[in-house]
Amino acid sequence: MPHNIEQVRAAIDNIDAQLISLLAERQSFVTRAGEVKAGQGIQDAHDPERVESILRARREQALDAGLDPDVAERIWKELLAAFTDYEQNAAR
Ligand SMILES: C=C(O[C@@H]1C=C(C(=O)O)C=C[C@H]1O)C(=O)O
Repeated sequence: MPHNIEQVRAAIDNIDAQLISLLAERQSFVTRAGEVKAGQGIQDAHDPERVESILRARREQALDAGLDPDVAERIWKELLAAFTDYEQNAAR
């Protein structure tokens, strides 16, 4: 484990860089979801049932991984709201 704050922050910055790459990849699939929905004549990007199912699953996955499930739920609520808005604006 790192001993000083600079080392701790460098570790956090490194993890954030990995998260950014993964979120960029996730965004490309969100864009594709919007295209597929538009192709099926679905105008509304928001899918509340899918959102609820993701939130339940991420809480379980967080517990298994040692991540506080309340932290995970807050992050994913915001993430899903942001990506749903992104999908709505990008694909239509
Ligand atoms: C990507 C989708 O569209 C929206 C965005 C979601 C996401 O970012 O995971 C989930 C549900 C939808 O509100 C989808 O329906 O799968």
